[in-house]
Amino acid sequence: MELGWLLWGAAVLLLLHVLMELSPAVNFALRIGFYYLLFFVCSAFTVPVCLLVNGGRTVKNMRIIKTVVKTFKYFFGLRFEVKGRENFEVEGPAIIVSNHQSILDMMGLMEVLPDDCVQVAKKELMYAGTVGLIIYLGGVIFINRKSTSSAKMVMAEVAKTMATDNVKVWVYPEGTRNCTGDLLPFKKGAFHIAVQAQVPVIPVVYSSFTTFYNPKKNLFTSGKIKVEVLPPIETKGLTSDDVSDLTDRCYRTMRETLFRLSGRPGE
Ligand SMILES: CCCCCCCCCCCCCCCC(=O)SCCNC(=O)CCNC(=O)[C@H](O)C(C)(C)COP(=O)(O)OP(=O)(O)OC[C@H]1O[C@@H](n2cnc3c(N)ncnc32)[C@H](O)[C@@H]1OP(=O)(O)O
Ligand SMILES: CCCCCCCC/C=C\CCCCCCCC(=O)OC[C@@H](O)COP(=O)(O)O
Repeated sequence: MELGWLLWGAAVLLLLHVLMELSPAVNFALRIGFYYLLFFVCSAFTVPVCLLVNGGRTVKNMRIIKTVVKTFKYFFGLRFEVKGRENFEVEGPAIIVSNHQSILDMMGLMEVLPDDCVQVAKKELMYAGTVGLIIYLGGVIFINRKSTSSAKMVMAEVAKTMATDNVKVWVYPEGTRNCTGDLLPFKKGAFHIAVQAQVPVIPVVYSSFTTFYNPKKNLFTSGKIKVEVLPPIETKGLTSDDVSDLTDRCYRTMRETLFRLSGRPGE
């Protein structure tokens, strides 16, 4: 009986392997499906650990979440080469801004995430089952992107509390995923918070995924991602009138870095 099951298992694995070799679409779907499954299952196991260790919703849970997610890269043959970690060592809070290419960014995020740092996320993620629950427990700040006024109110609250709570805040200023190898124009929320709280902005840039990941072409292979944490940009003395300039400055620096890290000639 056991031998029968074993043979069936081997046959299914062989079939999947052949299908993956033959069809890029199957290969892509299975790899991405496995990625989702990892998040879903690992979240279910991590929720009770966070509750037992830290008792509820707190940024301290991010240390536990980070430890788990940092192992995922080995399943997909991804390598991260990180430069400039020392730039996170500013005294007190800061706003961290980075480019956002795909859901694979969650691995890159956890690879460099400093302690006591929460992320801003779209509120829809709160309802993603066990993943939503673990994100909630990690202290993530949820915003409604469809309502500028409510998102602005949440962001203003963040600007007020980040100094008292001494937390860093990680924002994806493109506001959505973008896997084109370039940057979308930046939204201004992150830069408003930085100016309101008078804290530095630390840009983080991940090289383009396009050589190993492209959902439109069913491409998802192993690969290396270069990450650079850039020097903090001070905002002391800036006012709301300077937010546009600050946004442009960050955008230009990050775009140049993205092209350099991705081996793409600048424009
Ligand atoms: C064990 C297993 C674990 C598994 C689990 C692991 C994962 C654990 C980590 C989870 C991590 C999740 C990561 C998710 C990642 C996303 O969900 S990305 C999507 C959500 N994030 C964002 O959207 C952030 C970026 N967006 C912004 O900052 C946007 O500015 C806002 C606040 C949403 C507003 O949106 P908007 O209205 O479309 O944007 P915008 O054109 O910037 O603003 C309109 C006007 O309001 C002004 N304005 C904007 N913000 C402000 C403000 N705060 N104050 C005053 N004025 C403002 C602007 O200046 C602008 O006015 P003008 O200058 O044009 O006159
Ligand atoms: C009972 C409900 C069950 C729902 C099950 C859903 C299972 C979800 C399982 C795994 C999700 C893994 C991904 C983890 C977090 C991904 C964060 C992310 O990258 O969000 C995208 C967001 O930045 C921008 O969104 P858009 O590009 O604007 O769109």
